[in-house]
Amino acid sequence: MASGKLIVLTGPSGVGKGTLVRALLARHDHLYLSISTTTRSPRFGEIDGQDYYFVTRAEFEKMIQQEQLLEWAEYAGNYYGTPRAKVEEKINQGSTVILEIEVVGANSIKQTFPDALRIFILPPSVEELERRLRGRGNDAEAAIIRRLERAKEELNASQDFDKTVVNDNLEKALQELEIAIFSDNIFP
Ligand SMILES: Nc1nc2c(ncn2[C@@H]2O[C@H](COP(=O)(O)OP(=O)(O)O)[C@@H](O)[C@H]2O)c(=O)[nH]1
Ligand SMILES: Nc1ncnc2c1ncn2[C@@H]1O[C@H](COP(=O)(O)OP(=O)(O)O)[C@@H](O)[C@H]1O
Repeated sequence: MASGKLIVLTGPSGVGKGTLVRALLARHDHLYLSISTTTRSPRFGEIDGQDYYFVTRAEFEKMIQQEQLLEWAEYAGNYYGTPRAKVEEKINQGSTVILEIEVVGANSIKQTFPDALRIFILPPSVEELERRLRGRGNDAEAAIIRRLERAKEELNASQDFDKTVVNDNLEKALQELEIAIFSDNIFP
């Protein structure tokens, strides 16, 4: 069987990556979303093994040492990483695998998976990004400020990616993503 594709979606926190990914998965049930490992505490309603694998810093550092992570990064005081085995298994089975990860990790995928399609999601403006982060109501003020500071650096990296998509109108952004992901396939 032909090997599958790896799609990396990145962009600043609050830009709408999670919203876009959920919509893509709802429309295309053969897409596989990788579940990341993190040392962040679960938010209200988040489920271990479904939203993330929640681990301690010691457990995460052991995973790094044992090369169990395809990529990893530190973000706003916590570790986040992509478990390698499941992604490789799905790619070998011919699946299209999606990673929804921050910018440093997304950049490092270029070395480990040169064929990956790396897409950067941009906000219509920094002001709108801040409105979305605050409107989501998930994070404490200090966490929002850390995310916004990081966002300003991340936005400068957007030109290093294969494609950029502005998430202004959600439906339009979704269509652009679908074209990028499925352009060399029969549209499923
Ligand atoms: N490098 C890397 N980043 C990740 C991974 N999983 C999630 N992230 C990113 O870590 C950042 C923080 O995630 P999270 O705390 O869930 O906040 P949210 O994405 O803003 O809701 C986001 O930019 C995620 O895309 C991963 O496995 N690797
Ligand atoms: N195109 C859009 N227009 C307006 N609000 C949006 C749009 N896309 C996402 N949002 C909202 O922005 C907030 C952040 O989205 P989320 O998917 O959690 O971002 P991320 O996963 O990148 O951190 C959420 O409240 C979401 O409903």
